[in-house]
Amino acid sequence: MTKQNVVMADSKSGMNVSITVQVTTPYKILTELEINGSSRINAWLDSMRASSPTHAKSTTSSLTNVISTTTDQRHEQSSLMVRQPSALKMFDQITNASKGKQIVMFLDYDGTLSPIVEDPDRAFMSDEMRRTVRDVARHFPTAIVSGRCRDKVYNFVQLAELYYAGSHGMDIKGPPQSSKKYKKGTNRAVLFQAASEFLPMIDEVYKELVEKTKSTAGAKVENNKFCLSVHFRCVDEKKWSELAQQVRSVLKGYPKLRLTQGRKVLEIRPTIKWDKGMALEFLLESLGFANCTDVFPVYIGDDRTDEDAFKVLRERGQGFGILVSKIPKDTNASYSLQEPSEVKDFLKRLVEWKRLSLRRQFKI
Ligand SMILES: O=P(O)(O)OC[C@H]1O[C@H](O[C@H]2O[C@H](CO)[C@@H](O)[C@H](O)[C@H]2O)[C@H](O)[C@@H](O)[C@@H]1O
Repeated sequence: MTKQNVVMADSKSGMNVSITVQVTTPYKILTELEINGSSRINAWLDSMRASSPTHAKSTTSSLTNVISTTTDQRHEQSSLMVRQPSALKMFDQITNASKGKQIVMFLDYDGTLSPIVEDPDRAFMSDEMRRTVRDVARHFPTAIVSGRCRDKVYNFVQLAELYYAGSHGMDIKGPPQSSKKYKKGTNRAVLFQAASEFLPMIDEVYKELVEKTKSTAGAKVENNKFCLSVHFRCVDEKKWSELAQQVRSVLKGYPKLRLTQGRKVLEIRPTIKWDKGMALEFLLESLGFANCTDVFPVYIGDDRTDEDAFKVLRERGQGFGILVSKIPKDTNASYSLQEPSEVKDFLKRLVEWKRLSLRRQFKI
């Protein structure tokens, strides 16, 4: 159990109240799975199941029974968690807190700007969402922070004016004229790759994983340049154990790689100390906001890897994180939105609010 402060709107007065709640931590302890050492395959399975919270209890084997019980308990625990207040309902409080500060917008891609779909290659964002993100970027420096390969996420978003941090932040590039509009200080174009020396290893492991998992129907290995994804969304649950064994057997030979988990995906990446949170800090610094008190970063994301960024914001005491989720989770985000359509609504309101305040400021 951990203690966590949450801000909630009091239903009667509409005022914010801050309360401390105890939350369970399955979400956190499962963020990183050991490949070598003492980890057991059922811990992997347990974690894989935790990323599919709606499945029914199975009775096929004692191992499965253990896993099901754990998952059911998690459900009960989840329902005891307090949901983060809706960022839409708390919109006025959020914008009031940002007054006099530069909002910098960080957006995760899958599950945040685009809905989760079975085929990762078809996770398109809507034209309306694209227009909305474009409007956001007209008013605030905006970055896409994704587990995907940077080029791939760029192809989905197709907005040249944004910053892109691909491969969980290990591959960062700014827009061609990044500096002119917002950047304080230097005029250098932003480009940073945190794990270049791992490229040959990642390519090698990609090939091995493709070969090893080809016998498991529905498994898909995605090369995200500095990291890899092994998708199990389309794998029969009875085959998850087999897939976990296959992945584990490949990774055993690569102690410099680690495994984390996202939404029905095992993610393999270098053991370097770099994540979406560090990418956020890097981008703030590149934009000239390193030691500023007048910056208000907002990070919107749906996945475990986004927690690193939420945590950074909490520790900086600047801005806040918004978790995209329909169910309560143990999170470092301060607010929530239920799904990408709510993300779009929130971003639209932000643009409207900014336009209105500019009109007021310049009396137009
Ligand atoms: O950091 P993100 O932008 O959220 O990327 C995380 C992973 O997203 C993608 O996988 C997820 O979305 C797929 C399409 O909706 C879905 O099929 C899959 O089950 C999800 O895990 C992407 O394909 C991965 O490479 C990213 O690591």
